[in-house]
Amino acid sequence: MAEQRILGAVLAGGRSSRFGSDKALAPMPDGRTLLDHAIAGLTPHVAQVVICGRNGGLTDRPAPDMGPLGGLNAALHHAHDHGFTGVLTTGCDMPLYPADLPAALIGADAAILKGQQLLGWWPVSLAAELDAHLAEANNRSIYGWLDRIGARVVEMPGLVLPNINRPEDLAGL
Ligand SMILES: Nc1nc2c(ncn2[C@@H]2O[C@H](COP(=O)(O)OP(=O)(O)OP(=O)(O)O)[C@@H](O)[C@H]2O)c(=O)[nH]1
Repeated sequence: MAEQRILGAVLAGGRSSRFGSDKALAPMPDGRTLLDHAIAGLTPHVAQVVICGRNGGLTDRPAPDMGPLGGLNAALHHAHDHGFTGVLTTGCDMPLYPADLPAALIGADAAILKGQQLLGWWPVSLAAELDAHLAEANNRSIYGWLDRIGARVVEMPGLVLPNINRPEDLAGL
């Protein structure tokens, strides 16, 4: 496989309706925000990190408020236009990023971590396919996209990752 030039993307839009306020900016026990933690998790593995779906970051494609796939599509097009071979993604509500995950995910085709569909690897060649997918009606679900492209599912037995949806999820960290 050719050497990869990897873009990291934190999917950080959405409504945070269960959290009750913008969860990306919620502080962790160490005082840094969830968004800071997500960025720090990706940084060692990528040449650049972009934030998708919030002010100052990439604007979702083809439009805002289409869910995480709109953010992934923005990242894939940024990667395509700037000479990256693929995108590693995480969510802003994912404060831990397993250090050995990129080696398990990155390959010729798309892959996700079992149970954490936003922890994924997406070759840049998928940009046109995701455009087509999102142009069809009712195609916002990540599961439909994973089915469409036949994404590989990586298992890491014993790994338990926190996913912050509600304020009380922070208390368990
Ligand atoms: N770029 C982008 N990211 C999104 C969008 N919707 C959700 N996300 C991100 O995807 C991850 C999972 O989001 P969810 O928790 O399912 O949705 P949410 O809207 O953030 O929260 P709820 O309103 O509580 O469902 C989080 O990191 C969100 O920031 C979107 O429209 N665009």
